[in-house]
Amino acid sequence: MSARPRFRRPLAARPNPLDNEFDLIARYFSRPAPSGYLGVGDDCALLPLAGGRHLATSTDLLIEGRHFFADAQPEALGHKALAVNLSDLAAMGAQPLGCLLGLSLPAVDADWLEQFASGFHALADSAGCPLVGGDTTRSISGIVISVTVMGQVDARQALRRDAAMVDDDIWVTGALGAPDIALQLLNGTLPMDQSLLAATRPTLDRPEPPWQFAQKLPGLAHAALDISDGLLQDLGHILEASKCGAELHFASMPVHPALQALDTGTVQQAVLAGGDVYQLCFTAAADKRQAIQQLADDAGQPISRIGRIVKQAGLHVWSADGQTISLASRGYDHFS
Ligand SMILES: Nc1ncnc2c1ncn2[C@@H]1O[C@H](COP(=O)(O)OP(=O)(O)O)[C@@H](O)[C@H]1O
Ligand SMILES: Cc1ncc(C[n+]2csc(CCOP(=O)(O)OP(=O)(O)O)c2C)c(N)n1
Ligand SMILES: [Mg+2]
Repeated sequence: MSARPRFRRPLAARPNPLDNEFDLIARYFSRPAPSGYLGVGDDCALLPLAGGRHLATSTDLLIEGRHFFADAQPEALGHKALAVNLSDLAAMGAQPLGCLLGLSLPAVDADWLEQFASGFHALADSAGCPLVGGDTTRSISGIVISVTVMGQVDARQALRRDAAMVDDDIWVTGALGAPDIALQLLNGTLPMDQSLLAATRPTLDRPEPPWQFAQKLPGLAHAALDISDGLLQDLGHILEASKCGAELHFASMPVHPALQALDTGTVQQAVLAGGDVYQLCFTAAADKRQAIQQLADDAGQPISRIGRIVKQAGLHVWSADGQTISLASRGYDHFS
């Protein structure tokens, strides 16, 4: 007979059930930050330094079986481990300074390590984000990768989630939907189509966040975040933090060209709620439209204006024929 737990909180005194990842973080890990800091709740925390600058820092885990398949190509995985973190610096408009790598491996495989390190360092070199430390351990099973990035930003111009203003334009960089379709082909939710997989898989395996373009946005844009879980869920964080709503137009969305032959429902779900995108969603005043488009053209960075911030809370998505689009899910959540 198993022993009864010695301490059990009476039912009535238990807090509400934790429905999702964000409730968990809010309840246990979100504390008022010291004066001058930006704490839990944005893409990066901001820590004040002397001279008015701020250190921007963020950390993201990649877990085998959860964030990548066991047979993931190690060079691409090294790239992705840093890319998803550079994406958080980009989402604040911060300039990369350096990074730390925590790595837990079940065994030593020199070929794997060689390729992983080469993918990691290649991106670190091009982004000016050198690896300056970390930790290495043996795992019981599976690979765990934890990367922490540090950057700098002028805190008055940082692209915070709470900085969206009513009547701002809503923009996204790059194209949407392809990583989710690749994932669905690989996990069998969509029937295998090798040419569709070949066209979409690079976006899942080797995300290319717009870290260069993003550093030019402070001063022009207001709020930003990176799309990791899904556009609607992630934009929801801006709306909650900025206490406003949004109207989006599906016809203006940059649907990845490989998705053309798929049915409308599948495309809408992948574009609006598909994760692993690592592109930016940002808001900016309408009078900055031309300057932002010029900046993007100069940088060769595709951007699309997909909607508008409104006063009324809520997120409304219009289809091309004026119907409301509603979806089964708004994005990825580790615990719901
Ligand atoms: N265990 C934790 N302790 C403290 N803060 C956390 C923890 N997990 C997540 N956060 C913070 O909660 C916020 C939301 O997390 P997340 O959605 O993972 O952000 P992101 O998509 O930018 O990685 C971020 O500010 C992040 O730093
Ligand atoms: C094997 C595998 N299964 C599922 C996914 C899809 N997936 C896993 S986590 C995730 C959301 C993003 O990860 P998270 O840890 O929430 O990143 P963050 O929002 O913290 O940046 C997605 C879309 C994947 N990329 N690979
Ligand atoms: Mg995270």
